Amino acid sequence: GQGSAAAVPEKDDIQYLTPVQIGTPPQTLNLDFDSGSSDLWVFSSQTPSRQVNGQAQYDPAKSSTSSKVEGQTWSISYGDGSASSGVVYTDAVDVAGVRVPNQAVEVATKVSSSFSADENNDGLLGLAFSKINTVKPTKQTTFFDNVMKNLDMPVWTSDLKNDAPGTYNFGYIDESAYEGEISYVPVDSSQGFWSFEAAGWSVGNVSSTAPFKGIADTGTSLAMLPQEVNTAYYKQVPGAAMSYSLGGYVFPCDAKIPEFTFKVGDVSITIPPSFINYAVADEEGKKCFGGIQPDTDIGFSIFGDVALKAAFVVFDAGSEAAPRLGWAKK
Ligand SMILES: O=C(CCCl)NNC1=[NH+]CCN1
Repeated sequence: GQGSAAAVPEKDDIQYLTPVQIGTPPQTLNLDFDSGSSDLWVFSSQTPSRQVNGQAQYDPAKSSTSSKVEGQTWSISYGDGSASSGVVYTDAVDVAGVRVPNQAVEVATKVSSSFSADENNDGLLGLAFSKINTVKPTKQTTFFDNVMKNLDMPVWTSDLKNDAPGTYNFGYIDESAYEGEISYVPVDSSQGFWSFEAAGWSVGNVSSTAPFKGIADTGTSLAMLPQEVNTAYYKQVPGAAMSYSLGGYVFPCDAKIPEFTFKVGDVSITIPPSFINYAVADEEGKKCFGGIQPDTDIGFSIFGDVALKAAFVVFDAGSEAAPRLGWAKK
């Protein structure tokens, strides 16, 4: 089988939401498909009402196909400091016609303030590797791991867009969604992420051919890149500076900013200036926040949405012996 689902951006493309049907009769929730984590969790009838602020809530009691997985709990925290926790059910989960009859649906009994504040986000659907699923004592498997055997190809793809709906496809590669060749690189899934080596970068007339490690992460908004990339990039932006109060590199909103190119295998992906002028950062509306920020405290780079929306990306977990990532221009 195969399926195609919309990836609808929230304000400033901070994240992308995709409708998912859970249970019988189907309850539709809009979830953040996150290749940087491996739990499918949802706002629910068991989420304290003071933590619910407009989100859709999954109610297992209203689903004839739900069943509680006794004695199992989960607790997750993300790179941005957000967190959630709760208990576990299984139920039918359908994404664009691709169906898992008994998917672990992690029901939130607690969510952190940034989740409560985001009324459009009803939960996350993890698409990293199942080894970092947080359910204890019995780790659960991701939606992609569960559907892979039924897919025409063991792949899913991302085609995110700037301030416009994009697409997540399951089980096939849409040849009309990209240009030129797809460059495949090996994935090291030992940390549970879609981790790969980029082959270098360039900004203006400054470039490097030194490889650097990063993860493809649809759940992170920005491109968190090596400090030397940030130094070289913002040196080419008049008035740019690191603002500890605003939380990163900012620059005058009317500054002319360069594009940024990174290489994966023999394909060069160029992030246009419009993606890097990420959002207004201050009250006066004069300083804008950069879409490229340092990865200094993480230990690897994160190719989040700012980078992913410049490319067509194939998350391939099974065509070859090892998982691999394919990157193409579009
Ligand atoms: O947590 C991370 C970073 C992994 Cl190194 N990405 N996924 C995510 N989901 C919500 C916020 N961020």
